[in-house]
Amino acid sequence: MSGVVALDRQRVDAHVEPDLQATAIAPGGRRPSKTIERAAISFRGVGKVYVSPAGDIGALKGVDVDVPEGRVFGVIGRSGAGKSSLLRLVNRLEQVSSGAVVVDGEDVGALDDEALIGLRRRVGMIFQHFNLLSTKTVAQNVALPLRVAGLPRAEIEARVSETLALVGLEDKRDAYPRRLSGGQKQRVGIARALANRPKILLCDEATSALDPETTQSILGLLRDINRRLGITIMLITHEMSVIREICDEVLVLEKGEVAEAGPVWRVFGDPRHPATQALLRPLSHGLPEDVAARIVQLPPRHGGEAIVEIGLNGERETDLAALAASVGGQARLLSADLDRIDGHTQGRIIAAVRLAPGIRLDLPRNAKVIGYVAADD
Ligand SMILES: Nc1ncnc2c1ncn2[C@@H]1O[C@H](COP(=O)(O)OP(=O)(O)OP(=O)(O)O)[C@@H](O)[C@H]1O
Repeated sequence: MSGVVALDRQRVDAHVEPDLQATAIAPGGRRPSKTIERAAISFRGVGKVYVSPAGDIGALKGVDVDVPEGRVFGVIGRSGAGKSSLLRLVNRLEQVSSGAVVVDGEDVGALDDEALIGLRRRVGMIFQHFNLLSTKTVAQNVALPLRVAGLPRAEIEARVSETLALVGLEDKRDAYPRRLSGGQKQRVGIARALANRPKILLCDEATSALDPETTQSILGLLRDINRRLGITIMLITHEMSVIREICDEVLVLEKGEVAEAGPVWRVFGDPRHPATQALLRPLSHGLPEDVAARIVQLPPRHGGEAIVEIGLNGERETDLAALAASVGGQARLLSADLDRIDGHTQGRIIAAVRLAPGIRLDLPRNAKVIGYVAADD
């Protein structure tokens, strides 16, 4: 295992710019956001129209976005938003209808057949349903792209062993896919995608068919591969939790267009587009049930509490003492729904603030009253 890591790190270092090397891997895992970045993939004014007997379908419209080298870049959106279409343009499983997709400086649409084969070796892909050959063993599945590439037998053998060690499946090399769990099948898929030592890994809903625990382990493996080998990962998902778990950057697609894009901590902390807000809603715990059952919109006549929501969007730290002072010190914390992403805290805190005659709430900018609860009736 250490062999493949050392080997591939050398290869990676060869194409990483010197000033990136010092900052490429942050101790906490995610990349620091202030580095000079090169785009591994650029979508430039990309449009995709499917021509079908029922009429033309505009799947992507004017998509302009860069996938920075060495990052984990997530694409999220509702069903039919155009995620798969966008991903499949990168290795030309689909052709652009307008605009251009540039991978590592090359216009993918302009490649001849030979150059396209070369591109596909540099861009690995894994799939929701693994796409393994059931009549081949694990080792034979992983060896397949290497045999197609015409590598010598000894080299194939070495690379199969290396990649199986990397994904933790050395002991399954002679097993057939039907004997493997979903998570193990996806590990084989990852090993096969890495066998050609790609610079980019595309992940098409890689964890959608897996249970939550296996999803965690596959996401952990992908993050590890990104960190240790420096491979750029572009993944599509319809689950914000996947984005939160491993992505550095996120693109939200809505009806084929860019709704918003940026570092995960910023988009999660301050979602501006209704599509992003809707996708994030399941992650928010909402009001505690006992409060939700009693909340009203007008201040109760006989005293009670204001329910205050304090939003943390990662841009500044919240001074708890100042917050308490701004509400007259009579605050109780009710719930918190916070995440620490990329060194930024985002989410919200719900507090109950005692209403007292003559005391005016002087809330900070990131706090608002969302309702009131009467004193015990
Ligand atoms: N081969 C095709 N022929 C015709 N229409 C297609 C084809 N592939 C995708 N589409 C249409 O393009 C639009 C975008 O589809 P796409 O699969 O890219 O979206 P998606 O966000 O990946 O959706 P999902 O999450 O459901 O997989 C949809 O309206 C879809 O029906």
